[in-house]
Amino acid sequence: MEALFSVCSNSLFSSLQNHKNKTLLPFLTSDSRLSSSQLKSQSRVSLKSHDFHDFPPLVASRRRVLKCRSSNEQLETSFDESESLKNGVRRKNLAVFVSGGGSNFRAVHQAILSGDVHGRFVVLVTNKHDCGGAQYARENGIPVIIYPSTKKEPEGLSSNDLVAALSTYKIDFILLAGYLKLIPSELIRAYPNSILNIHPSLLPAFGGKGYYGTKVHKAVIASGARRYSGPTIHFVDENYDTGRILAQRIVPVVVNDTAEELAARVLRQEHKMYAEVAAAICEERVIWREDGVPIIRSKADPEHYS
Ligand SMILES: Nc1nc2c(c(=O)[nH]1)N[C@@H](CN(C=O)c1ccc(C(=O)N[C@@H](CCC(=O)O)C(=O)O)cc1)CN2
Ligand SMILES: NCC(=O)N[C@@H]1O[C@H](COP(=O)([O-])[O-])[C@@H](O)[C@H]1O
Repeated sequence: MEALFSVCSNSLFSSLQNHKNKTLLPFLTSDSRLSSSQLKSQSRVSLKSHDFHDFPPLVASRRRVLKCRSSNEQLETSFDESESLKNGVRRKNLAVFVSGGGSNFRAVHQAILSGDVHGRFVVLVTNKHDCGGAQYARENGIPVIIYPSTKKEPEGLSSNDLVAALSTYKIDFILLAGYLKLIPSELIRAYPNSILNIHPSLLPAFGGKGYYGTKVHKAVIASGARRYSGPTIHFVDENYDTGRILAQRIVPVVVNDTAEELAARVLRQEHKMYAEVAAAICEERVIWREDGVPIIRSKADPEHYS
C-alpha cells in the first residue's frame, strides 16, 4: 500500500492530533519513524517513496486535503476509503429494524462513531414511521423504509418489495432492535445466518409470541422462581425467538423489582452486549461450531471463545 504524504509546519501537526480521523497520526508517526517532537520540527517529510506493506494495515479513510492554517503548504494525504479496511477486514454494511425508541440502535451507532464497531448503518426499517428510532435515523442521514404495509402505514412495503429494496444497500448484517413484527421467510432466506435479534430475557425462557417489551419483565417477576434475568442475542429464524443463541448476559432480579426497574437494568446490559456483538460480526469473529452453535472469538485472545 502506498500513500503520499508531505508534512508541513507545527500547526498541521496539532490539527492532525485533533483530527477526528485518528488513523492519520499513527500512520504518520509509525511510518515516518519519527517521534511526535521530531515530527513537529519537520518542515517537510515526504513519505511518497515508502512501501507500506509492512506497516499495520490502515483503517483507510476518505480522500482528503488538509490545509495548514499558518502556511501555504498543504498536507496532501490521499488514501482510499473504498473498502475502509481494518486489519484487512472490510467495514460491514448494517441494516437495523426498530419499532420504538431505538436505544439499542443508538448504542450500536454510537459505538460505530467511536470506532469500536467496524460497520456503518446504511438503512433503517420500521413499522412505525414516527417512532424514536426512525427520527434518530433521519437526524443522522440514514434512510428509512417502512415495513410492513398496514392500514396505519399504507406506504409500507410488501415482503418481496422489502427484500428488493434492501438488496440495493449491499447489506452484510441485519440487526433487529426492538422490532415487534415477524420477519418474513423471504428476508430470512435472503440473509442466511445474517439476521440478529436482541431479546430482554434469557431465552428460551420468556420468549415467543406475546413476549415483548415490559411484558417480558412482568412475566419474569411473576414467575417468582428467578433470581436473575438478562438479555439474549440470537440469530433469527422463521419463528419468534427460536433461532441459535449467540450471546447472553446475567442480570440480577431484586426481590421487590418492578417491571420497569428490571427492564432498565436489563436494557443497560443490552446496549453493552449489542455493541460488543456488532463489533464481533463486523470483524468476522463469529464462527459456527460443528454442532451448529455460533460462538464469538475473543478480540483480545484469539484462543478464547464465548
Ligand atoms: N422471524 C422472526 N421475526 C422476529 C423475531 C424472530 O425471532 N424471528 N424476533 C422478534 C422480536 N421479538 C422478540 O425478541 C418479538 C417481537 C414481537 C413479538 C410479538 O408477539 N408481537 C405481536 C405484535 C406486537 C405489536 O404489533 O405491537 C404479535 O406478533 O402478535 C414477539 C417477539 C422480531 N421479529
Ligand atoms: N421481543 C422483542 C423485545 O422485547 N425487544 C426489546 O424491546 C426493547 C427495545 O428497546 P429500544 O427500542 O430502546 O432498543 C429492548 O429491551 C429489546 O430487548
